[in-house]
Amino acid sequence: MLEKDIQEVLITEEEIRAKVKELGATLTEDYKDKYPLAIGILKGAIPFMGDLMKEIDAYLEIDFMDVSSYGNATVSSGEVKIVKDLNTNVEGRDILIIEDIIDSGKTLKYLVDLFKYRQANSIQIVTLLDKPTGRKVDLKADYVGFDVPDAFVVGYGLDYAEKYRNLPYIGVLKKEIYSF
Ligand SMILES: O=P(O)(O)OC[C@H]1O[C@H](OP(=O)(O)OP(=O)(O)O)[C@H](O)[C@@H]1O
Ligand code: HPA
Ligand SMILES: [Mg+2]
Repeated sequence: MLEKDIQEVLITEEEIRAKVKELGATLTEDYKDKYPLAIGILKGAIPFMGDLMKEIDAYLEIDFMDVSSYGNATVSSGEVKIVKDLNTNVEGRDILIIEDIIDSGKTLKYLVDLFKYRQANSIQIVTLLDKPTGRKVDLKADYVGFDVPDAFVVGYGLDYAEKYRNLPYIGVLKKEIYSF
């Protein structure tokens, strides 16, 4: 049903599964002597975080922050709004931010600055997708699953107007769905 709105599958379910295992193994090694706080950025990071955390064999805590800057648009409003803050004090903690995509970089720049201000000990970013052509601010992830081209992508947590998050793969939406 949802498939009829997809122009092209960019990353299959199997490719995502393999990449999540690979990232999990790397993070297991890198965090084996730490007790990180993994912070999922709602809502897009939900499927990735759910799968990735099971692949990290280290002590960790999880928390969530809900920020939003896209609303129903395909370009960032540039204004990052905190919808839900953390329940955990980040002071002195080693933080691993888990994201679905970095596009303009504004969401993560805002969060990195916020966690620095709150005196986190270290801040690292793992993102499933990176769209380097979208970048408006200087921001780099420490761990990246896949680079994606300059197109609006949906699925595996990523939405357009709150839909398509439940697609099990990453696809490019047909232009006629969002340009009217
Ligand atoms: O690099 P940027 O241009 O800031 O874009 C990336 C952010 O945009 C999306 O979130 P959105 O604000 O759409 O909220 P959502 O996760 O609830 O969809 C996505 O999940 C990232 O958090
Ligand atoms: O390409 C995208 N798709 C969905 N959400 C997004 N948020 C930033 N970029 C994107
Ligand atoms: Mg969104």
